[in-house]
Amino acid sequence: MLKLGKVETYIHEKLEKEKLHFFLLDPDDVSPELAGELARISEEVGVDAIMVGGSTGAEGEVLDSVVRAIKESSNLPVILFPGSHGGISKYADAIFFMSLLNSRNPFFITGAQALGAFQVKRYGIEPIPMAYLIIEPGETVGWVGDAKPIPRHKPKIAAAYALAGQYLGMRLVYLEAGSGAPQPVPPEMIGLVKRVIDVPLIVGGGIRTGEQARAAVKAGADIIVTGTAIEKAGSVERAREKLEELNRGVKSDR
Ligand SMILES: CC(C)=CCC/C(C)=C/CC/C(C)=C/CC/C(C)=C/COP(=O)(O)OP(=O)(O)O
Ligand SMILES: O=P(O)(O)OC[C@@H](O)CO
Ligand SMILES: [Mg+2]
Repeated sequence: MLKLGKVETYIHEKLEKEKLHFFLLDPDDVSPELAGELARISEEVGVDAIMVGGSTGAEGEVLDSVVRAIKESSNLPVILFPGSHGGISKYADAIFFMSLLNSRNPFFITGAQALGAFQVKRYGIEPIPMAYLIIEPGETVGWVGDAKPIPRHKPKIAAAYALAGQYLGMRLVYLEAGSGAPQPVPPEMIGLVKRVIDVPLIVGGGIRTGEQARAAVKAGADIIVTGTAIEKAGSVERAREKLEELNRGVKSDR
């Protein structure tokens, strides 16, 4: 029988009670010291997991030192969010073993996965299979991942890819508008995808306010990912306030 790993079990158990908020840290943009500090604050505020990755250059020593700093300063699970097979660190708990289903380039659909698979096994990192879908505008990750971004006003295309991902065995679906996107994924698209699939739905990209986080949850998102809004807060104190605001948006029942 299929046995889920520790982090995936943690996600499912928490989802029984509430919606989840994951904070994405890009090792390209933060020092290990700041990453550790932000992870500690995240835990205090009630964030559920830390994701680590970036589409440009989050690899090797830079990646390892950020993951280690987070592990040293918080008890939150650290989940890798790799841009390629280079985005793997042995210090992480789990990895979103993702396939960019709407890429034009097979490297992002199965190539990077093949190149990273043995490393994940060797390090004992928990792989969590995930369908990763880029929605317009897609930003850097859309360009780097050679995606054919799904038009914002075509929810049915997103739903078809999401269901295909589930039928291929993926246990999470991630709708990604792109880090720093001017607008998050539209609520209509989130709603249709959620109605069609049975696995948890992750939504990220361009969510900057508690209200936007709330709107995505109300539309049907199970897990909200935020990064830029906190990274760009300007100071650690403001980052804490932003994390609190976003977390309230995800967790409030109204
Ligand atoms: C499972 C393995 C080993 C690899 C998967 C590789 C795949 C499919 C990657 C998808 C394409 C890609 C480039 C994803 C990056 C995801 C990511 C970390 C996005 C957030 O980073 P940004 O903040 O946009 O990065 P920048 O700051 O570099 O713009
Ligand atoms: O940085 P933001 O815009 O919050 O996006 C988070 C995540 O979805 C990016 O991969
Ligand atoms: Mg970034």
